[in-house]
Amino acid sequence: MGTPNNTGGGEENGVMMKVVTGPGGYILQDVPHLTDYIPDLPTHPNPLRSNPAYSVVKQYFVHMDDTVPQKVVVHKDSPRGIHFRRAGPRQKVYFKSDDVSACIVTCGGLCPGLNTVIREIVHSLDYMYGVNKVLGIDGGYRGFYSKNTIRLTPKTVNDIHKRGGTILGTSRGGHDTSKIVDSIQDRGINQVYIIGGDGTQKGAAAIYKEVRRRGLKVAVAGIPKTIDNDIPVVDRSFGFDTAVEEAQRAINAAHVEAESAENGIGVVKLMGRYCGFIAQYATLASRDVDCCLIPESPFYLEGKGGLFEFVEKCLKENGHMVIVIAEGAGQELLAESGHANDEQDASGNKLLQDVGLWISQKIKDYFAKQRKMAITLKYIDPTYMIRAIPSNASDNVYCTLLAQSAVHGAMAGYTGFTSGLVHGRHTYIPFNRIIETQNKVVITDRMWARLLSSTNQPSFLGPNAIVEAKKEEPPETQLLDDDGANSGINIDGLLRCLRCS
Ligand SMILES: Nc1ncnc2c1ncn2[C@@H]1O[C@H](COP(=O)(O)OP(=O)(O)O)[C@@H](O)[C@H]1O
Ligand SMILES: O=P(O)(O)OC[C@H]1O[C@](O)(COP(=O)(O)O)[C@@H](O)[C@@H]1O
Ligand SMILES: [Mg+2]
Repeated sequence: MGTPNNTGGGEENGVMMKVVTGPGGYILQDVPHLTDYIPDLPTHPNPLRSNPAYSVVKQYFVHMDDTVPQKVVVHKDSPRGIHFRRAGPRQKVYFKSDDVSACIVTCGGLCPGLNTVIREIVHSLDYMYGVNKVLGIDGGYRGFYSKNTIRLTPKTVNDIHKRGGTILGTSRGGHDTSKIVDSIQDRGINQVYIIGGDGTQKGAAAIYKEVRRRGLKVAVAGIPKTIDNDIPVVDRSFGFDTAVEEAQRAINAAHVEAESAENGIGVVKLMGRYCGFIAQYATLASRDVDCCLIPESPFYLEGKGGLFEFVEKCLKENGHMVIVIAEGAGQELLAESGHANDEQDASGNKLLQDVGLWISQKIKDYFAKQRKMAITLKYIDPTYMIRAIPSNASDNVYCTLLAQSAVHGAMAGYTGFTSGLVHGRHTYIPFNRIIETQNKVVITDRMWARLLSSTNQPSFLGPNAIVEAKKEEPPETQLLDDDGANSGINIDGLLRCLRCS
């Protein structure tokens, strides 16, 4: 790599951006370091250097120039683009083991794997870095200033990964930045590990900013949690895989019920407040689903190309069907039919109407009143069952590595970062990239087209949207921007391409 130029960076989302550029359009969106605002901090050799398990590993320490590209599909003339700092242990650390006082907090909704992350942070700090002062914050952000802490040792957390939930407790709302940082200061904490979703990471960014404003030597590290998978940049958030797997049980039940009845319909509602990833992946995994409805893809009920027409077609052809619907889907239809809800939870998240119940009733009414046709519809809502469970094997590995990365990063003096997987590589991502947007299913992306091909459901784009979409030919290749927002909307075109290839 040529010598990069440190271009400093500006403020984004109220958090400092640290950008380094290099030849060929190379951009490193770097994470802050304690030395950015506390110069001349002493360094110490990484204790792993004398750890028999690691000292034999070739190139165990991450080279300071190692970075990971955000985009891996490129053209020969593409600029090298955005990169993130590679996660892992560094030769030098900025904390002496005895001086570290760490804390861990879990916030937001439950998610499989929370206990695995907690366990691994405690184990990594102790076994790799000889740190034994680790506090658990009780009950989410508000626990910083309203509750007692819990002493965490490798022994007390040894088998917690076998349990669902979080041994620390969690909550929504109650983020008071200044009180939280007061508590961090009063308790002499210098490493803060914050496990949570998009809301939590916004809270973590605010804590980092205040810590920095006060000039404290405190590393703030985030670990991305949410079964909804709505955190941007990272390949996936932990717990998602387990939730998709557990959702299969509900879909199987819906399929068995539907198949065993004449004109049987199984409706399964899955979590996904703002995005339909769980519904999408559960559908792709199951192959028993005939129709998947998500918040990102508007649909309509009546008339040509609508949901009722498709349900009738499925019943005629197969005698049964299964519908998977994400909880955030069709909210505009509910609002139109007078079921609007403007309420929010303590964190400011939308509280939703039960779209599963609503759509089940609509389907029943349609067949009874308009088609005079007998159907048997079973509605299954597994709700919390897909998240209140321990993580599966793949999420356990993922949680373990995310936690280890976070510990290596904090010990190396990095701060204001979320540890995350980017194209299968562990990285440190600056908070501002994590909190700038929410991850959504891109319905003009290949993945959604693959789902439509697999279920054979209509795209539910209304006549006007189809006219608009048809104006644009599909791009010659399906290379999309990261958010897919600039791609030509042409679901039919995408489907044609996929079916031909
Ligand atoms: N914009 C924000 N600034 C500071 N804290 C926030 C913000 N949004 C959410 N939080 C806090 O983060 C925590 C978790 O947020 P929530 O949205 O409930 O879950 P998740 O982090 O899983 O998305 C809550 O305690 C909430 O107060
Ligand atoms: O009833 P609760 O605990 O507020 O949780 C419900 C919501 O939590 C989620 O699982 C996501 O929560 P997070 O954003 O905290 O990960 C949504 O899918 C669901 O709507
Ligand atoms: Mg969230």
